[in-house]
Amino acid sequence: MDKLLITGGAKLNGEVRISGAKNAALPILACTLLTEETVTLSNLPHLNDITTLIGLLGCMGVNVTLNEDMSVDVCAGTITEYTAPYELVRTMRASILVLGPLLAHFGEANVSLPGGCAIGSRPVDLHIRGMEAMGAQIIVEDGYIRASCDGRLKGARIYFDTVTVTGTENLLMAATLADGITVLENAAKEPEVIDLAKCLIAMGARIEGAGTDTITIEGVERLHGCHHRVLPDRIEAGTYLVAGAVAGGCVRIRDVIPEHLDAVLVKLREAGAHIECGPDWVEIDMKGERVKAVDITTAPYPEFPTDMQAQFTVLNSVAIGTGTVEETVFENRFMHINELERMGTKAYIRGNSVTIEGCLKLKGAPVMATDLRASASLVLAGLIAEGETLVDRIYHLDRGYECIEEKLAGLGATIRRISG
Ligand SMILES: CC(=O)N[C@H]1[C@@H](OP(=O)(O)OP(=O)(O)OC[C@H]2O[C@@H](n3ccc(=O)[nH]c3=O)[C@H](O)[C@@H]2O)O[C@H](CO)[C@@H](O)[C@@H]1O
Ligand SMILES: C=C(OP(=O)(O)O)C(=O)O
Repeated sequence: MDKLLITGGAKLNGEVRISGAKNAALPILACTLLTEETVTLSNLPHLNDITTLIGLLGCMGVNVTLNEDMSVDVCAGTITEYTAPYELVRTMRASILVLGPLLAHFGEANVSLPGGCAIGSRPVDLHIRGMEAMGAQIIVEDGYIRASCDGRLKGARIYFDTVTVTGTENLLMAATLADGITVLENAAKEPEVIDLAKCLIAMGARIEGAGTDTITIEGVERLHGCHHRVLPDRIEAGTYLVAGAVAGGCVRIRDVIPEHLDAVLVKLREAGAHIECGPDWVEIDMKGERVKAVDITTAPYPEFPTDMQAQFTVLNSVAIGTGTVEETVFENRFMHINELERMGTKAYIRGNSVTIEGCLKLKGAPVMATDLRASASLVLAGLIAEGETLVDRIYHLDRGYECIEEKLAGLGATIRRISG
């Protein structure tokens, strides 16, 4: 298993390009199952999760070709299987995103139940209930969701009792080919949902309200090919901004959409960062000052993202003062705290809150990554700790951060991958 060895203390300076968003690229790859025609996707990030989803499409008989300009052509006209097997789903929960498109287009889908993961139980009951409301017959047996429908799915009014990002995306995709109108209420408003809707509209779908909590979809008989460029990754962007805040120096991230970072920028400014934004860049400079602790409550977009919570616990670890982070989206997303404590973080966990008393310095240590953003937080801690930090199990990190060691080294960090 690969590890990252980081020698802390280097100031970070310079510019880093932000990759395409994993959490938009995954549903957009899945939506190519809705047409026999070729969909061309650009700005896909080079990440293990993307390779897994392309592998899953390949297993089903879908034709995927990498073009010279690094865009990818996906053509589901050659599909032969409607199954997402356990071996792939267990490595990536987002495989559940093929359920809606397979069912809507081919009337059949067998998708392994994703099960829980390090950050919580993460059920998919709302995906299943929504498909049933659209007329699907669904049984769960042998660990698989076996779904079918006679003819087309039927438009329906679906209210989500909890805001769910992939649930919204799955039902949005299913509704594009349903008979009649579907209304999704209390829908997720994340930019990744809007990006998926943009791609679907380019394929001929009729969608209104993406980005608000009510999305209306008028089903059409068929969708066609298109070209779509995946939007920038706001979580990767936020992670590099926190790196700049805690390591000092001046970091500019480019190829981003600054508005998507609003909630994160508010907290970075509160922490004392000087931030400037351009049309597609954001620059952070602490001007030699130490960060100040901030209080944070995670919630669905446009509130503060749960996927940035772990990174801010590192910021609070070395801040002036005491800050509390409340996690309201997932029930078990503090696995990184125990590892950070091994590096000197002073943390008190009470239920879904963690209060951290800032200290001047963390100390390098061997630490273990438990999930994607937990891993990112350990890398950030390693960048500012005294001495060496060895981050183990970085396969989590490779799911979501393209070329992280090259990008950080480009900013001046001392970091290298140890293969093994
Ligand atoms: C691939 C992708 O886009 N992943 C993101 C997506 O995950 P994902 O879409 O899996 O997360 P959800 O938005 O569905 O989860 C939000 C909450 O709803 C609950 N829930 C969800 C579905 C359901 O059927 N029943 C149910 O109870 C979950 O347990 C959780 O407590 O949104 C999360 C919340 O912003 C992010 O952390 C993930 O990075
Ligand atoms: C939790 C995440 O991803 P996933 O939903 O794919 O597990 C994440 O991107 O932080």
